[in-house]
Amino acid sequence: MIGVRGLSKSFGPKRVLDGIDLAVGQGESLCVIGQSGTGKSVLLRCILGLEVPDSGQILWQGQPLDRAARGRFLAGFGMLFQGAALFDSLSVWQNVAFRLRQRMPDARARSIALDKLARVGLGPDIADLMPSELSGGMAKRVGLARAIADDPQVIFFDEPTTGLDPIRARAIDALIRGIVTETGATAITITHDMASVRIIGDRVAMLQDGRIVHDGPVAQMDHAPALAAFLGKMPPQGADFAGT
Ligand SMILES: Nc1ncnc2c1ncn2[C@@H]1O[C@H](COP(=O)(O)OP(=O)(O)OP(=O)(O)O)[C@@H](O)[C@H]1O
Repeated sequence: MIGVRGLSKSFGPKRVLDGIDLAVGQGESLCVIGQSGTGKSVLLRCILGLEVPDSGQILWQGQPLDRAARGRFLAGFGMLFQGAALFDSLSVWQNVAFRLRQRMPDARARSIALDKLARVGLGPDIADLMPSELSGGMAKRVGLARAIADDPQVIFFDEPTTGLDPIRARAIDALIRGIVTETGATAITITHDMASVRIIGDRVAMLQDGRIVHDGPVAQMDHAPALAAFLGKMPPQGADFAGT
């Protein structure tokens, strides 16, 4: 289980997170949605320890994530960054094997990287290409292979379909769902893409004005009033369509 309890974070006078409670069970896939600027990335950064919350706790395996446990937690998570965020100076296989190479010989790390590339639908022919030689969809797949290279227990997906056309986006969603199901990993996905939520998520939580205003099963989200704007049933709060 991973979660947060009473998490608050302000930047100057702006309270971005205002007492967030959220928990994701082992093997569960949670999608977090919310309008731009509502604090989804800040929430993720707090969980990863990249941002220090003003108050509240990160929970892992039922316990507050203290300094001693954070090392074990960080060793056991995978992350697909928005825009893939590959290392430009490393080849495809070296990107995928980035963590593995710190603790095993290159030949073994490369072999695992090729397996993970195959899992995301990429052949060995691209293993020695550089990131600049990849299309956006291929780069995203390489990022996904890197996220799963170490068989993580928890995987974070930050806007996994941003920048992809709908066909490639749905292919990435299906890959993520398949990987999460077959590995039993716990998944937290940040997205604006409700089509992704339907494929990837078991549960969807919505962040608004610093709080979780909805948290429920994806199977029931079509009937959730708080999600109406995201489902295209009404204009988003605060939207000004006149002349835009
Ligand atoms: N380091 C920082 N210093 C000051 N303000 C920040 C900082 N990081 C985030 N913010 C502010 O916190 C708010 C939430 O930002 P965040 O990036 O989490 O939004 P988001 O929901 O992820 O948006 P998007 O969907 O556009 O990525 C924004 O108003 C942002 O300007």
